[in-house]
Amino acid sequence: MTTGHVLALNAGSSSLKYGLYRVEGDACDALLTAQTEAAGAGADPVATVRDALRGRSLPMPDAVGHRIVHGGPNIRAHARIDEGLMAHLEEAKAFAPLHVPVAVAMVKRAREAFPGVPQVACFDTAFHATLPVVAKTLPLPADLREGGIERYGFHGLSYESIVRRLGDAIPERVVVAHLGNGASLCAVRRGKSVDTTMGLTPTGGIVMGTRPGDLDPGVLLYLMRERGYDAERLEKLVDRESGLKGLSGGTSDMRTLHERGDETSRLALDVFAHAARKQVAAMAASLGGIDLLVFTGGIGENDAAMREAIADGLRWMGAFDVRVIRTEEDAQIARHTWRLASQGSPL
Ligand SMILES: Nc1ncnc2c1ncn2[C@@H]1O[C@H](COP(=O)(O)OP(=O)(O)O)[C@@H](O)[C@H]1O
Ligand SMILES: CC(=O)OP(=O)(O)O
Ligand SMILES: [Mg+2]
Repeated sequence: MTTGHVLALNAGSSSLKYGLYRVEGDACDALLTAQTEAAGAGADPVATVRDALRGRSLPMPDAVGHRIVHGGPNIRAHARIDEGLMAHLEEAKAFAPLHVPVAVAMVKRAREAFPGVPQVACFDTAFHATLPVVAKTLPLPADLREGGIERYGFHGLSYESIVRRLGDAIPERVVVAHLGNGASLCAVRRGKSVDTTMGLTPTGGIVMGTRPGDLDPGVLLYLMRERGYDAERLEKLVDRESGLKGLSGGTSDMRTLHERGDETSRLALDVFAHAARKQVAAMAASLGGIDLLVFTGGIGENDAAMREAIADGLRWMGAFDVRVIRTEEDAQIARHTWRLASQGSPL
C-alpha cells in the first residue's frame, strides 16, 4: 500500500482549518494542523499554507483534499476534481453561498500553488446519501422536488469521523450534535445517517453563530412583501446577521456570550440551548429511541455549560450515554483524498 502526504483544506464559515497528513490506508498521522480566521475574499490563504509547509521543511503534498459543503443535486460522492466536476461546483455555489464560493476559490488557488498535484473534493452531503425518502422529502410540489429541492444535510465529514471513532462498538441509535459556528444534528442508525436537521442549504436547522436555522417561511415572505427585502438582502440576513449574532446584537462567539452574561447574551444562550435540545429529541424520535448522544464541534467539544444546559432538559427521555468526541473532519478529508488520488489514473 502506498503512503502519501495529503494537504487537507477545510473552509468553514468562520475559519480555514488545514492540516498536512501522512496517510497509508486508514492510518493517518498529522504532521501539521493549523487554523486561520475566515478564508476571506481576495486573500490567498493557499499560498500562505504552502509557505508554512516550506518554512517548517515539511514535504510538499502528493494530493490536496478540499471540504466542499454542497455538491448540488448531481454530485453526492467524494471525487477527484476535473473540469467536469468544476462545472458542477459552479452550480453548487447557489446552494451554499456562504461556503461553496470560498471553497471553489481555494481549489483554483491550490491548482496554482501545487501545479500537477491531484485534488479531491470531499462533500459534507455524501454521508447523508442514506437518508430515507421520508426524511429527505420537503413537502413541496413534484416539479420542485424533481429539480433537486430536498433535504441534503451537512457536516457529513464530521459525522463520518465520529462513526469511525466509535468503531465496531457503535450503539444502534446515536444522535450526534455537531455544534460549531455552523451547527446541526444527525440521527445515526447502525452507523448510517437516517435524519438530520439541515435541509437544502446549511442555513436551516438549529440556531447557529450567524444563521437562524429553521424559520417560519412566512417570515421571509413578510420581509419581502412588507419590508422590501430582495434575495440579496435576505441572504445577508439569514447567512450573516442572524443566530447568536443577531440575538446578542453583535457577537457570534460562545465564549464572549458566556463572559458578558447580560440579558441579551443570556437570551442568545437560552435560545441556542432550547433549539439544540428540541432537535436531540426530534432525532431520537426518528431513531425510535437513543442509546448515545455525542457532542462535537467547537461548542460541543469545549462548552461544558452549554452541554449541560442541553442534556439537563432531556432527563425525561430516560437513560442514555453522553460522550464528547473531537471531530476529525480534516483527517477524514485526508483519508478520502489519498484513497481517490492514489487509485485513480493521473489527471
Ligand atoms: N472554549 C470554548 N468555550 C465555548 N465555546 C467555544 C470554545 N472554543 C470554541 N468555541 C466556540 O466554537 C465555535 C466555533 O466552532 P468551530 O467548530 O471551530 O467552527 P467552524 O464552523 O468555523 O468550523 C464558536 O462559537 C466558538 O465560540
Ligand atoms: C455546513 C456548515 O455549516 O459548515 P460550518 O459549520 O463549517 O460553517
Ligand atoms: Mg466547521
